[in-house]
Amino acid sequence: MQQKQENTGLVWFRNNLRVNDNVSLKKAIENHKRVIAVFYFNPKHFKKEIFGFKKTEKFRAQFLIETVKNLQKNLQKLNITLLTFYDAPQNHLNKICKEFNIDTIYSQKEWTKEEVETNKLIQQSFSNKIYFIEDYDQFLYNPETVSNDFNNIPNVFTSFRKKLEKSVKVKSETTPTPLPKENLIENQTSIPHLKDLGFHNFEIHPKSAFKFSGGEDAALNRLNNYFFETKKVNFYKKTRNGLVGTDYSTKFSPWLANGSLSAKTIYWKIKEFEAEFGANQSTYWVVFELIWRDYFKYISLKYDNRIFKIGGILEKNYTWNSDENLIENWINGTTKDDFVNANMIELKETGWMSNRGRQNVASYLTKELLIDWRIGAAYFESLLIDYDVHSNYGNWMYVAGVGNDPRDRKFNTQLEAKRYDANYKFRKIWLEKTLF
Ligand SMILES: Cc1cc2nc3c(=O)[nH]c(=O)nc-3n(C[C@H](O)[C@H](O)[C@H](O)COP(=O)(O)OP(=O)(O)OC[C@H]3O[C@@H](n4cnc5c(N)ncnc54)[C@H](O)[C@@H]3O)c2cc1C
Repeated sequence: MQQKQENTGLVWFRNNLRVNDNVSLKKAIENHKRVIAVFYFNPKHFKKEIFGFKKTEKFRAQFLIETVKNLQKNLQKLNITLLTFYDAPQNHLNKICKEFNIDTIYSQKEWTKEEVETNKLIQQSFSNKIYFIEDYDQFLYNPETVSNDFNNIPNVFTSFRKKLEKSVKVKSETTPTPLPKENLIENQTSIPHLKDLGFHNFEIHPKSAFKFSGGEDAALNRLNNYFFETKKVNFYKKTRNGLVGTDYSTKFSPWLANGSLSAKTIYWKIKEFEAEFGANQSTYWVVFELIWRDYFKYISLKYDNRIFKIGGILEKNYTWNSDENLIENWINGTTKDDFVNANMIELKETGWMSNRGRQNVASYLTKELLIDWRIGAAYFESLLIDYDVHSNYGNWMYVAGVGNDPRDRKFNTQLEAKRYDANYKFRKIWLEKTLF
């Protein structure tokens, strides 16, 4: 076993808010006698952005607070203190490093624009030498085993998936070892309340399809429930296009998005389930969807900031409009299309929308109303409880015809409504006020 360093190691938690299968945490524990953890509620994440929406609305803010509380509790069990601040990391990390004699910071590797800018500012804020150990830890298939050159990532999903499935193995999970009790330090920081972040307290909508709490414990409960307690996973492929209730799909995305659940943990749970109860198309299809999630991360690695540009990765020069009335009607669920309206009201009331709903409302905005797709993406970014930069911008580009859809389809929302909501069950939930 290697000699542990005398200097304290710092784990800076970003979108990897879990203790299990967390490479940064594992490395810090292995390399240092003492470890401290820190999380920043960055004020910038709760401010309005260029299209006028707050970057994070109340649904994700509440979920994040719950997640960080749970992370603090789970770290405490490992005798690691989690300090939390309402501040930008670039204003503060250097103070912590001085105070606790830290020369190494461990974090998840992020590559999108804002995160890279933050990294630069952090590096500039240090006058002394600091080591940054960053690891990709948000993937099912780790980039180090997939490609040396992201330019070679195929632009068609099927080619990507087939190659991965044939040649790459999913790594095993890591588990952290507790440190001695003496590692704990006095913690005078506190986790902000919703009102500190600029929101009022609220109750989860009684008809929400996502009624779960934030945090790793809740994520693992859901995993266990969906697989072993109810065995709903056996029917996933048949139910995944559903619109009503908690169980038509896994609902793993909010935990995956902030990293309180790892894609590898889901994968290995599926393997465990298959070993006990047998594999079928549905158990495979959850992995298939997780590969989509990876795919959009690889596309963002390949194209970098182009995923945020109006022309998308295809650099298409379409004429988009930004008519405020049309946008307001879309947001408020007052368009001419009742299926779009029901989905948009669901999003506004709950922070959740099904995948089928997302595809339809995005297609309607971009291909029927011809509105600049980035406005839709920014609104989703604000409202979605499961917002993930790569999945959101990747899917929006795909639907808007500036991304990876080789067929550039337009959804016929009324046909979709007939197919997926023939008995109006879904529309009745969200359009009650206008139907009766
Ligand atoms: C316009 C648009 C915007 C989207 N924005 C986001 C977003 O911000 N965050 C997000 O996590 N997903 C996004 N998605 C993808 C998808 O809608 C959600 O991942 C899915 O609805 C989450 O529900 P679930 O966890 O029950 O998914 P399940 O159907 O149970 O799938 C299991 C997991 O596979 C992954 N997955 C499934 N479908 C997709 C997909 N199309 N793209 C990428 N990963 C997928 C997710 O991680 C999901 O949790 C978006 C889709 C569209 C069309």
